[in-house]
Amino acid sequence: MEANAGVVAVEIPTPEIYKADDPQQPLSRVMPISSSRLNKYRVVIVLRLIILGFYLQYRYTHPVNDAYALWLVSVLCESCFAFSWLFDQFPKWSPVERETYLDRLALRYDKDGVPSQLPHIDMFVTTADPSREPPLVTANTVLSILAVDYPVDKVTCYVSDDGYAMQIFESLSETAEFAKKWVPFCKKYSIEPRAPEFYFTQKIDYLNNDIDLSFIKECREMKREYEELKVRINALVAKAQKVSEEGWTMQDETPRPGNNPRDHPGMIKMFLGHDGGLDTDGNELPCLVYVSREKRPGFNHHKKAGAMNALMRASAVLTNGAYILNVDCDHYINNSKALKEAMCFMMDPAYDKKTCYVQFPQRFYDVDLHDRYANRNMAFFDIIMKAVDGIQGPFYVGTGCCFNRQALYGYDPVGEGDDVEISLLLSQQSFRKRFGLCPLLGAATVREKTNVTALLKEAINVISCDYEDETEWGEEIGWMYGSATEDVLTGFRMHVRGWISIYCMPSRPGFLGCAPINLSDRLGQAHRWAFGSVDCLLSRHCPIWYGLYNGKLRFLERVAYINNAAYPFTSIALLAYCVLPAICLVTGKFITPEIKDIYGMWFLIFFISIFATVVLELQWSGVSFLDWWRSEQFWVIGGTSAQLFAAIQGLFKLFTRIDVNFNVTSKADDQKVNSSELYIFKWTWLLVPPTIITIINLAGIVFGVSSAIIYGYESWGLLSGKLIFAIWVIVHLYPFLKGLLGRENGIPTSVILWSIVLAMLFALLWIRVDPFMVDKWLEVNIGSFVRNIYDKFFAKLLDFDF
Ligand SMILES: O=c1ccn([C@@H]2O[C@H](COP(=O)(O)OP(=O)(O)O[C@H]3O[C@H](CO)[C@@H](O)[C@H](O)[C@H]3O)[C@@H](O)[C@H]2O)c(=O)[nH]1
Ligand SMILES: [Mn+2]
Repeated sequence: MEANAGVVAVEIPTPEIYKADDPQQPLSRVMPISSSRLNKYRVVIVLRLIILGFYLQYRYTHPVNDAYALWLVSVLCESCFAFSWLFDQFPKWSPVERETYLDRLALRYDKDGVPSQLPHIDMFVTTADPSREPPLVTANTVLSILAVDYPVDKVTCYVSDDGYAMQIFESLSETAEFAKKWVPFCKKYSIEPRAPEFYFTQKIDYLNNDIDLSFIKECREMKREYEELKVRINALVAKAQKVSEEGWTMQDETPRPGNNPRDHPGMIKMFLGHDGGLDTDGNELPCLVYVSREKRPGFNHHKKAGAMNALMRASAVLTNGAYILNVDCDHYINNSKALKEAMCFMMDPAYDKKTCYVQFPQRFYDVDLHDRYANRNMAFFDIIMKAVDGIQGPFYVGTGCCFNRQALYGYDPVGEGDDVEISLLLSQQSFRKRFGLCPLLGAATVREKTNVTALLKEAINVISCDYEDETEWGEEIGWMYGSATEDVLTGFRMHVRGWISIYCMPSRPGFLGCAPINLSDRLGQAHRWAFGSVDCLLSRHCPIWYGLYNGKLRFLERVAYINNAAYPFTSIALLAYCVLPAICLVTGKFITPEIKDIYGMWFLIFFISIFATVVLELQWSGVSFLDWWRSEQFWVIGGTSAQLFAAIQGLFKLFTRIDVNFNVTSKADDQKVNSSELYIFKWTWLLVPPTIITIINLAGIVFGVSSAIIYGYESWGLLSGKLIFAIWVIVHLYPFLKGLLGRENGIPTSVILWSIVLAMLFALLWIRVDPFMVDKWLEVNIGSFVRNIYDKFFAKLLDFDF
C-alpha cells in the first residue's frame, strides 16, 4: 500500500473475454485453509509437543513409592498415548480444501448441441444379503444413478448381487421400468435427490408461488407411481420367503438355474441402454446390468473385494469405462452433479495422469439427532481426510469413490515422457499371468455396441470362479484380497505406486448412506474396521515398511497409514487406563505423588495445550464441538470393546490363521431416525469390558467418597484427582450405558451374572491388596457411620417430648 502512495493508479488490463473453455484454465482449485488459523494451530502443536516432553519427564522421574505398580502402568499408558498422538497429529500439518469449476468442465467437454466429450463411467453397486440389504434400498440407489446428471450413453450401472437373490433381480427389472418415467421427471424439474424414497420424504412446499402447477401435478403422479413400485417390490420380497428347492421361475417363465447363493452359475442380465427401450420423453437411458458372479463350494470368493473384481472384468468386457465409481447398495447419489464433480479432477490436465481416485466423504441420512455412536465420524471425514488430502490424498473408504481404471489395473502413474499405452509393454505371456485369459482386459479401448451376444458370453466367462486362478487379481491388481477392510489396502497399494488421490467435498454431499443405528451393529462395524487395520499391520502390506524401497509413498502419508493401521493397539493401554481410577479409589493410592508442587503446573499447562489444539482444529475444519465430543466418546467406547477385541484377535490370527467374517451391516429401508431400532441389540462379548469398567468405576466413586467423608484418610487434592479421573471414564462411556440400559428387552441375565462374577473377582483382588483397609472400612461403615446417623437423627426423634 505504502509504496503506491502518491502514485497514480495504473489500470490493469482486464482479459478481453473470460475464456472458461480455455484448456489452460484449471477445473479445480486448492483452497488453502486460512493461514492465520493454520499457523496458530501449528504453533500450538509445537508447544504441546514441548509441554508433553516436560510432563512425561516429570512423570518418569517422580515415581509413587508406595504404589509403584499403579504408577508404572499409568506412565506406560501415557507414553503409549503420547506416541500415538504423534502419529495422529503430524499428518494434520497442512490440510487442504478444494473447489471445482463445473462451468468450465461443461464448456470444455460438454457443450450443448455437440456430442459430449466426457469419458465413460462404469458405476458399481454391491449388494450381498437381501435380508439385511432390502431390495428397495438398492432400487433407490440404482434410480439415483440412472437419473444422474451425466450423458446417458456415458454411464452404465452395474449391480453385483452376491446373494444371488431373486428379489433383487426381479426388483431391478421393476426398477428399470419405473426409471422410464422417473428419469425424465428428475431431469425436467432438476430435482434433488434423485432417489425417490428420499425425494418424497423431504418436505415439498406446494404452496410456494413460484411453483409450477404442472410440476405439482406430475409430482403427485410420480409419488403414486413410486408407491406402486414399492408395493410390487415388497410383494417380490414376500414371495422370496417361500422358495422351492428346484429354483426359481423368472418373470418370463424361463427357469433360473438353482437358488443356492453359495453354489450357482454366473448370471448377467442387461436392462435399458441402447436397445432396452426409451423413456417417456423418447430418450435413451443408461444401461443397467445385473451381475451375479459364479459361486461354487470350495472356492474363496474374497467377499466384497472379489465381487468388485468380478464387476471390473465384466464391465471391461461390456463397456470398458475409463472411470469406475463404486457405491455400497445403500449409498445413493444425493448430488446429481457428483460425477461431474469427480471429472473436474480426473479431466484436469494438472491431475489426470496421476490421480488414481477421487474420494467423496461418507455422509449419512439416518443418523439419530444426537449421533450417539459417532456414526458421522466427523473427526475422520472432516479432519483426517482433509489433512491427508494435503499430503498425497485421502484413504479409499470403500464407497463413493471414482477410480481411474488404469490405476486399478496396477499400472504406475504416467510420468513425463512415458508411453501412454502401457499395456503394450506387456508381453502376451506376462499379460496372461497378470490379467488371465480374457484378451479384452487391461487396454483402454472403447467397446462397440454391436455384437452384444459375443461380449455377454465373454463377460460370463470372466465372472467364473476359476478365472482368477494363477493371475494377479487381488494380489497386484484390482481390489486387494486378504483383509477385512479391502478398501484402505486397495488405496494404499496405489499410493505406494506413486499415485495421488483427491478428496472431493461438494457443498451438497455427493452420496448419502445408511449408518448402523444400534450399538451392536455399530460395534460390529468398528470391530471389522479395527480388525482390518490390525490385520494389515501384521501382514506383508504393513505400512511401516511396505514399499519403502521405491520411495513413492510420501513420508507423512505413510505416517497416516501407520496410524490408521496401528490405532487398535492403543486400546490395550486405554483399557488399563480406564481401570486405574477404580483401583486408585478403592486402594487409596494414586498414580501421582501429591498434586501441589511444580507437577500441578505442568499438568494444568498440558491440559490447556490439549484443549487449545482441539479448539483450533475444530476451527479450521469447521467440525462442531458436539461432533468432536462424540468421536472422543466413541474412542473410549470402541477402544474398550471392538478395537480391544480386534487387537487381540489380530494377534491371535497371526499365530492360528483363523479369520473373522465380513458381517454385512443391516440397512433400514426408510429413515428410521430415533426409532426403536436404536435400542435393539444382541449381546456380544464386545460389551463385557466397557460394562465392567463402568461398574467398577461407579463403585470406586461411591467407595472413595464415602470413606473420605467418614474416614478422612487422605488429602482432598488427591481424592478429587481420582474422582475426576473416574468421572472422565464414565462420562466417555455414557452413550454406551444409554444404549445398554435403554433397550427394550432389558439387560440379559447373562450380562448381570457376568458383571456380578467379575465385580466379585475385582473385590477379591482388592481385598488381597489391602485386607486391613477392608476391615477398617466395613467397621467404620456399619459401625460408627450407622450409629452416627442413629445418634444424630433417629435418637433425637425418639427423644422428642410429646
Ligand atoms: O461378500 C460380500 C460382503 C459385502 N458386500 C458389500 O459390501 C458393501 C459394504 O458392506 P456394509 O456391511 O455396508 O459395510 P459397512 O461397514 O457399512 O461399510 C464400510 O466399510 C467397508 C469395509 O469394511 C467398505 O467396504 C464399505 O464400502 C464401507 O461403506 C455392501 O454393499 C455389501 O453388499 C459384498 O458385495 N459382498
Ligand atoms: Mn454401509
